[in-house]
Amino acid sequence: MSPIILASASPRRAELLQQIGLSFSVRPADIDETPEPRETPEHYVERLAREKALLVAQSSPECLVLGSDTSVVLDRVILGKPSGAGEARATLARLSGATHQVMTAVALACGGVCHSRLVVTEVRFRALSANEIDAYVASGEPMDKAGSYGIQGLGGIFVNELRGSYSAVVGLPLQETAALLADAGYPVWKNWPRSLESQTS
Ligand SMILES: Cc1cn([C@H]2C[C@H](O)[C@@H](COP(=O)(O)OP(=O)(O)OP(=O)(O)O)O2)c(=O)[nH]c1=O
Repeated sequence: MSPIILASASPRRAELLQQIGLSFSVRPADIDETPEPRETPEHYVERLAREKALLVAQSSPECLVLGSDTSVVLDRVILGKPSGAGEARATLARLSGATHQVMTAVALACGGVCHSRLVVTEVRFRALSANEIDAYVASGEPMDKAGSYGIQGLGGIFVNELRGSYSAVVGLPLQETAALLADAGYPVWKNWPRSLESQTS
């Protein structure tokens, strides 16, 4: 079985992969994340996921390499990770009371071959007060997250409604990731532990 590498510095992605019982090592991919001129958010997110996976796969052609990218998109505008507290505050004010998309792509590369999936999830925020935006920014949680929030953390109290994939919002769509691995001959369930009861029955 080919070793699996997660080409990501995101602790959320590593936790999500552990959740589905996968053994893997971590090797973040440092790529240029500048959008191309007139690039759509969908194309941008999928391109970045593929570039991350392919970059790491180049130096480990015997491995299956997973790359991913998440962007928050409001009115077709990409709201990435904030550069500082001011941008985080401004982003949260824009998301307040509105519905945005979280676009996450996952890519699986082996040598120079790469397959990818894009998942778009609709998330609606209730109206946020200036005081709670200030308190949230002061907590530090927005700083390393697309759209300046984490649904899995304190930011969970802002979300009114979600239509799509919760795991994709956190950073890695689990169903699509498992499907890519299964297509590559690595069904994750084959490595799941068996409970003691099932071994005696
Ligand atoms: C919307 C949202 C994003 N995020 C995080 C997931 C990603 O880590 C981050 C999006 O930034 P990315 O650029 O996709 O990922 P990253 O820089 O953290 O890691 P790498 O490029 O090495 O894979 O935002 C959450 O944790 N919760 C959320 O609710």
